[in-house]
Amino acid sequence: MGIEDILLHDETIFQDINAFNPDYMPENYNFRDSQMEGMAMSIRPALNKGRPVNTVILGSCATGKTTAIKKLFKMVEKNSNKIFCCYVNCQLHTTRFSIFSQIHKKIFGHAPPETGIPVSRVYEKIMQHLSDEDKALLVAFDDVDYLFKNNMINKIFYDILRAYEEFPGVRTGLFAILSELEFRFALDKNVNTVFIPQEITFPPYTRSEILSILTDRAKLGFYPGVISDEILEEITDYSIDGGDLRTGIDLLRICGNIAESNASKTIELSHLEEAKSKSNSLKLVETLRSLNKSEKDLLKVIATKEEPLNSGPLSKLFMEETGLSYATFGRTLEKLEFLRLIDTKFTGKGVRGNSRQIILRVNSDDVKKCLL
Ligand SMILES: Nc1ncnc2c1ncn2[C@@H]1O[C@H](COP(=O)(O)OP(=O)(O)OP(=O)(O)O)[C@@H](O)[C@H]1O
Repeated sequence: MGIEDILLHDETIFQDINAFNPDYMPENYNFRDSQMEGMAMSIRPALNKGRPVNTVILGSCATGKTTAIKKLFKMVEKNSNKIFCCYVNCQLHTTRFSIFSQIHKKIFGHAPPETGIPVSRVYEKIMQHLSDEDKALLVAFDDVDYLFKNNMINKIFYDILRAYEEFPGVRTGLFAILSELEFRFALDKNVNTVFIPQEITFPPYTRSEILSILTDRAKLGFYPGVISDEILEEITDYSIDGGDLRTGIDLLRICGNIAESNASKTIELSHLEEAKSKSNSLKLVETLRSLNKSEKDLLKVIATKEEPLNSGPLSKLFMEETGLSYATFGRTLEKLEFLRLIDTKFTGKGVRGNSRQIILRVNSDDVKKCLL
């Protein structure tokens, strides 16, 4: 296709391309009734002069936690004016000021001025308003582990949950959303006794649930006949083996774009193969971007060697290059393995047979392109 064709060609296989956006709110939201009921039970007391029940929402990536909260908050807002429900993405808002700004915006319809106002004034204004209007406040902290740094979380939870001490009668509660089990224990360590939550778990979706969700999404996003059952099954398997539901939804979009750029009215297996490698390199770039300096340094050393190294020589190279300790090397290696960037294989050699061979799991050229 020439540039004019691309711009003027109005035939498309997408019925609604937004259906594949990360923030798309699916009308049809199945398999989470019991979790939604549990969350509704936590909110209920606040609709009736009580406090919301503090709750931890736990489930691995793309199990529908954010969608559930957002849907529920919308329902509450539609049906009651007795409670403010504020959703905070902790990847974006990590300071007290920015978090209370979000709450201010929810309550008053606009954020407070960025400068000149101390956070204590914003806080007082919020709590006074709740007290005057006799309304409850529920704040959902998504990816709350981002507040673990500097013990920010304890301060913020305390501010919110102990507001009634300074503003008698104020009713507040928290939802803390976590996507890794190990964070559940860190949460207990980071937050003292002001926060004793009940817990709601979002288990991973089964294969048939993923297939059903992807089929629904494809029906919304593509015109009828664009994607076959066979390709949907393939995408489902790929989502389970190499990622999660989000990977599957991304693949639908990428496949669609590839089919369209090939002027094809249907998605073919060859488009799916191309989409898989595109999606892999996109994911790899994202993972590499999230690494810290020592993790990047170690991966660079691994990627620039022609043959896989054993852990002994590798640790020497790493320590020479970075000046860091052996303990840091061990921890960094573990993190790279956890991220599935490398495999480590015991060789049976070395001191007590502990030597391991370190094997890169991803394409070394991609790593070099991104890190060198
Ligand atoms: N039951 C469902 N029905 C339809 N779509 C769903 C369902 N569950 C999740 N999704 C879709 O999967 C994607 C990921 O969902 P969501 O962001 O809610 O997961 P999450 O558990 O909050 O993920 P993370 O922990 O990674 O933030 C979204 O595009 C969402 O629309």
